[in-house]
Amino acid sequence: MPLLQVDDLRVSFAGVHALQGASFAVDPGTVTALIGPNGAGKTTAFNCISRVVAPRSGSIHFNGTDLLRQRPSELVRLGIARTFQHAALFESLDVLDNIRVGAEAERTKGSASQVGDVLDLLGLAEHAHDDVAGLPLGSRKRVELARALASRPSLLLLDEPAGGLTHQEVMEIRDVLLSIRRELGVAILIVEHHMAMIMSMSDHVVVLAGGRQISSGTPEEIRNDPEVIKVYLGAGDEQL
Ligand SMILES: Nc1ncnc2c1ncn2[C@@H]1O[C@H](COP(=O)(O)OP(=O)(O)OP(=O)(O)O)[C@@H](O)[C@H]1O
Repeated sequence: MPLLQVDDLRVSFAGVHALQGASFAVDPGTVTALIGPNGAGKTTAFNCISRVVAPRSGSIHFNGTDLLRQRPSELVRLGIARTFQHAALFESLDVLDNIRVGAEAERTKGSASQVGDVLDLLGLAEHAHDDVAGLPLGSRKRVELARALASRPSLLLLDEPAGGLTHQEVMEIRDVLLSIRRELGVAILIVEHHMAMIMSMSDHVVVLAGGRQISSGTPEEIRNDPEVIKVYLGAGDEQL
């Protein structure tokens, strides 16, 4: 059984058909990417899963649980954590306390060892007592990731984690994500424009364009799909 199963998701905003029938699954411990040109519906699909947006129709199941019947506040308890496009950290707290917030917000409350594990995994141990306010963007993103992981999720939702980073930093974050997947067995659903990152880290890629799902498959299949190539060339977006 897939960890996450999304079926025929449809969303409209005041007449704009933001999503018209997205269907995909995420298996445990795998990396799935949602890609597509601007306005494709990626964020809308992501926001449905994190229960920020209510779809007009369709279903989302996580571990057999009907997510659309859950409150957003239940997601962490179920095993879903997310990061945001613009890392939202507690600026007056240090790195360690920012991560502890993630651990305490949920089911594994109080376990110091998992916070330590996550600090090590993300290379943040030596910065544990630094204030987050002064950290560079790449480190802030790691703190945000660590906070999400401190709740020991089985699914991690990432909203444009490469945004604003240099190519070098993007590849570092990719390697961090792959080590997280390997060490913690967490599944990742990622919305991202950085094609080199996506193509080199994903097991499965879902392509949306204009609210429609136009393709899905392995990076290799996506790269060779004429429909996908047409959409990307037409949009003048980054090359596949
Ligand atoms: N709250 C909203 N109200 C009205 N229209 C919206 C809203 N959110 C999204 N839309 C519209 O829905 C469509 C899909 O938007 P969405 O943000 O999901 O695309 P995206 O693929 O994430 O794009 P981007 O890569 O630019 O972030 C767009 O036409 C957008 O203008």
